[in-house]
Amino acid sequence: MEIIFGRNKKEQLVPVPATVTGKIPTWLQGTLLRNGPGMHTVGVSKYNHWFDGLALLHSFSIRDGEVFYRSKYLQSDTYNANIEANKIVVSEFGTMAYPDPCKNIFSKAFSYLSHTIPDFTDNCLINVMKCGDDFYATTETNYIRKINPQTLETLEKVDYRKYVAVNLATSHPHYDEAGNVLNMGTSIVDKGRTKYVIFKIPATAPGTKKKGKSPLKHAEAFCSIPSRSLLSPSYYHSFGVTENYVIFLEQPFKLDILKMATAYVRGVSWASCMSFHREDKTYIHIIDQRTKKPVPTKFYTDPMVVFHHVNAYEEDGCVLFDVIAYEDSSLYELFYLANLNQNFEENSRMTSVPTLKRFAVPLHVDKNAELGSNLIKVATTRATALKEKDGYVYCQPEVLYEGLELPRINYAHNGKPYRYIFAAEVQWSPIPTKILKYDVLTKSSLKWGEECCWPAEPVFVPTPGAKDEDDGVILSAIVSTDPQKLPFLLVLDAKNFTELARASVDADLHLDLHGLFIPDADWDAEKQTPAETREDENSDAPLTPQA
Ligand SMILES: CC1=C(/C=C/C(C)=C/C=C/C(C)=C/C=O)C(C)(C)CCC1
Ligand SMILES: [Fe+2]
Repeated sequence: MEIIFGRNKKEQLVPVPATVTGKIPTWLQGTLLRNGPGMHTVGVSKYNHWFDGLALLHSFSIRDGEVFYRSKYLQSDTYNANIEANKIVVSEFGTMAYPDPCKNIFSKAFSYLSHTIPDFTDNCLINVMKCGDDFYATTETNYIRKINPQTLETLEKVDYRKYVAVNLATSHPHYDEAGNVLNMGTSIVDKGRTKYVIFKIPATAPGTKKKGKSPLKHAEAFCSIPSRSLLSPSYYHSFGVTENYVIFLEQPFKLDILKMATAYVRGVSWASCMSFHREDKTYIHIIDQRTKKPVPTKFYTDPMVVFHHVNAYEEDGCVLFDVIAYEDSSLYELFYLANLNQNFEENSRMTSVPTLKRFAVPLHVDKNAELGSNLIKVATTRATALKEKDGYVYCQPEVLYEGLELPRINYAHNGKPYRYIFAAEVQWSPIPTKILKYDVLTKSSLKWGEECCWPAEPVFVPTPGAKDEDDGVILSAIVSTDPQKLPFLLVLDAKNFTELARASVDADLHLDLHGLFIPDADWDAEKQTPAETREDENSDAPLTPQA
């Protein structure tokens, strides 16, 4: 297993042509751009956790039935400092590191509880975010790194704190139809006023239709929710949206700020400052995007840990939302490299299976409803919401499917009624073995799997002019555990899950986390933007992906 998890991956700087078998649909033109950890050893020092690995961007460019693959390490300050020192000198999620004296390129940036929490890492290894015309590699700290999505070059380092008061931000933003970005972050150092902040980044600078200006300058915090506990805000990896609401789960998986403030001197990792409080509840915050205020009812459910929201929508006066839920935070334990590398089968057996659960939250609570009565009248779900005293409502989910992670949907249905979830099937270990299509209406599923194949998160790309929700293809990068078999990009028909094509690449493909598909049409639209309206330093970068 070490071969797949712990081994440093070789970057593929020169685009390499893939061997295509089958037929890639002619309409499928664009680039699948993904991110994930690729290097876990620097010199003689090793990271402890798989989520610590240095970000390795990779892409499959698909044009006229041909595919080219390339990969490049994100040239973050973290990467450069580590490579220069030939050891790990910047702390990550599961590894606390100490810079060489005098060489601390990271400033001590915290104002409160300061001098103790070193500046966070800019090793943006989790996802890729589109922001206006720009693309950023993202993680969960206050830093994002602008990248060139064609060449995979690293551009400027952006500090969210310059624009919104957050020290942590999710790597799973949402996008509306106009391309505006909606994200959430946590402010942990504002004089003890620990809060969760929802913010919007417009796709274009307000007041102009011009593209090319950095939209981040116009980021706007539109709602903040005080943390229930000032010293232990919840950890969250994503959140949900419907057309009018934001769903935020304040779960009992928490960051301990005091522990974080002393972690550096105690020599322990950030991960050790997080803990699951099984005696607590999970609070469900529903924020009205129109009034920019939370719905006052106190919704809660049993303790759980959610990393990924799948989708959410409104129906008959309720917000319905689907999440992948765990009983506890043991998933993060499994990804310690020590667990992944020795006795893999034994150590990585999941104690809590990722389960697709549907929650229903009533938007208006009838004052006259009896205590203990179920406020959900929606016929399509067995989820309940029981009225309790003092304005509390206890939500119990409907369990839909067990053993899936890395969920994706047809994004045109984000925040709206939908039917299909594309995900990785995970059975006894956190390693995906199959790709799954789950139909929330019929509760049936289709699967794709092959011996020695570990699929990445499946990305849905719609057929141009598609009518049906599943009219399109699924793209997934497949890592091969068989040394005789090359890794490949798999193209499935999203309707029936049959293989349309595979593009095998003679390259060192890594297991990644998340990414997006950039249709060529997007580049073309950008190409038509007059050059003088583009202000960025990379405005002269070639716009046609060079395969
Ligand atoms: C560095 C750092 C963090 C990093 C967290 C990471 C990198 C989480 C990755 C999560 C993934 C990949 C989840 C998948 O489901 C924290 C804890 C936010 C806060 C302190 C500094
Ligand atoms: Fe994620």
